[in-house]
Amino acid sequence: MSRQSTVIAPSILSADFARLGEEVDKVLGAGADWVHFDVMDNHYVPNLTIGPLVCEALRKHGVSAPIDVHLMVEPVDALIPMFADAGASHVSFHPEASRHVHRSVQLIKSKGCQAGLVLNPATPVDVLDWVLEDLDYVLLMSVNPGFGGQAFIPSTLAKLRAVRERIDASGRAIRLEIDGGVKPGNIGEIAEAGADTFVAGSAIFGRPDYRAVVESMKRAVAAALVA
Ligand SMILES: O=C(CO)[C@@H](O)[C@H](O)COP(=O)(O)O
Repeated sequence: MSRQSTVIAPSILSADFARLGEEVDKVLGAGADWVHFDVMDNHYVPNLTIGPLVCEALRKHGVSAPIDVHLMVEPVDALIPMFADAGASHVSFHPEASRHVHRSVQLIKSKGCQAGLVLNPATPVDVLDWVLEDLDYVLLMSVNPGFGGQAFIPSTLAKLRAVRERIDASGRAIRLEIDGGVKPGNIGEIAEAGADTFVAGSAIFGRPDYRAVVESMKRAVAAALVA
């Protein structure tokens, strides 16, 4: 199975929440592919963010791009149908936050969403054993979850290579997403290590020219893949 197409998924955690609809329109208009939607519960992670009402509001505002919901909540199952009904296209969760990981994956799929499993920096890749084949994507955290603007943890590159090998061996079209500290200056080596789907918050939102950043990220990925 060949590598999946490149996806840039800006994390709205770094957007101006007072103008969220405009911010999302602007970043999608600048060439971003998905909207990355970080849900934090002040329990699984120390921060507290947004819920299904905001996802629904973005759909009502007219957002038609994929909305990639990253659940940093514990427990997860009750929120899965709520986000699916609110318009999420993708839903991912952390294995530590679900008592029955396989059941949570099936719940996401039964609601018509793509299912992802998220690995924290210290979560071993073996957690993918027996569930990888059921997943649509794996999301590797390259920072500890909870906050935007942190530095990329370098050991994630080796972990990306390990997960890439497993995905390739599975022969399935599973995306490999990376989240945390992704910038135009490091996205090339991250792509080379195996990621195809790139979440970036502080590198995009708050910058004067979203298009310039998104394009420079896409160019750096393309250059890394031909090198
Ligand atoms: O899930 C998270 C943090 O928990 C991320 O999505 C961050 O929001 C990414 O932000 P940057 O590191 O790109 O600023």
